[in-house]
Amino acid sequence: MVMVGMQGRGVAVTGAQYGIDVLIGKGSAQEDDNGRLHAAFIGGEDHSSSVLRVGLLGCGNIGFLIAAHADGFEVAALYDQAPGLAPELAGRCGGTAYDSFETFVSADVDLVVEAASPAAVRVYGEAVLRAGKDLVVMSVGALADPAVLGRLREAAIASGRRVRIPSGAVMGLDNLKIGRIGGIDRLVLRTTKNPASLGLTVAERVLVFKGRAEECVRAFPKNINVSAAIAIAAGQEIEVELWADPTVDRNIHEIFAEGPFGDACLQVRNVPSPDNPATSYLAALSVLTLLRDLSEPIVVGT
Ligand SMILES: NC(=O)C1=CN([C@@H]2O[C@H](COP(=O)(O)OP(=O)(O)OC[C@H]3O[C@@H](n4cnc5c(N)ncnc54)[C@H](OP(=O)(O)O)[C@@H]3O)[C@@H](O)[C@H]2O)C=CC1
Ligand SMILES: O=C([O-])CC(=O)C(=O)O
Repeated sequence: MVMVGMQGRGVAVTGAQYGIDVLIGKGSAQEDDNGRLHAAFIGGEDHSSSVLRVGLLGCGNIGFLIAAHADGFEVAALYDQAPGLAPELAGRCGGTAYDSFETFVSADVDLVVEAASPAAVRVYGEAVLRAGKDLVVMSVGALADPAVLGRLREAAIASGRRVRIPSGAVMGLDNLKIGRIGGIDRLVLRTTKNPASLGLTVAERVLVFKGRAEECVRAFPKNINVSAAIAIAAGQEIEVELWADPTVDRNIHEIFAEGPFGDACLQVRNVPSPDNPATSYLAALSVLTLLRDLSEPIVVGT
């Protein structure tokens, strides 16, 4: 990874598992040559008691970027099933690493960001809410299962907390919520990824799945969270097509919507995260935006 502006006071090291070049301390560099945020840590000072305290459940690609760009919030607790990851990241961002979910969920945080896996949402989601913390879900695919969504809804109501789903890899997800008011007659997601991201080898563009979001998520749990996010946003079932195309180097999501509002055709051509090509870099930016917005006096978007 290329870094620019390394004139900061920090020391460049390479993240053990994720190959992230990390500038420890208050580095001035925040963007690489492509204009992307890199994992130069910018937080670590002047945390008043009113600052939102965040727990990170999952310290991989997205977790690293959240911790590295904690501005307007503080990463106070970290947990990951991969040994060593949470302590490594905690050492850089100043939070406390926990070696079990049970101790992590008891930590003094306002909100937990799940950036781990659909399984983590299924197994830990309710416990986070019942421990009195809000829950931000990245692995939205887990919520394609109505039983899981229902359990989280009940836990959120019972504990007076909220589950937040970032727009993630879909630009414009928020306005699809109009589907819950006026209805959307036709809602289609067509996703195209490089076969390597899908764990496939194909010689030419091929349709690998067509059907309902829940089934697509079950077949490709690391790749199509967006389908569940769209279905939940719009409050209705959607048609999903997943294509593998060896000629693309972007994660492409096309959304076609028609309804009483008119019609829309949206295409996002997302740059893959350098440390996890299946995950679009936009998804990490999206959850960072959500976290920063929580303490903003004026919030844009529906
Ligand atoms: N909503 C959206 O639009 C998008 C959502 N995503 C989703 O966000 C999530 C995070 O993505 P990303 O950071 O790129 O993924 P990474 O694989 O880079 O990091 C996830 C980390 O969480 C750990 N983990 C997985 N399951 C558990 C668990 N049950 N308990 C504790 N730790 C766990 C993983 O460990 P290990 O390596 O051992 O599994 C890994 O270290 C993924 O589920 C991804 O599919 C991604 C893109 C878009
Ligand atoms: O990041 C993306 O482009 C989409 C993705 O992986 C997902 O929906 O899980």
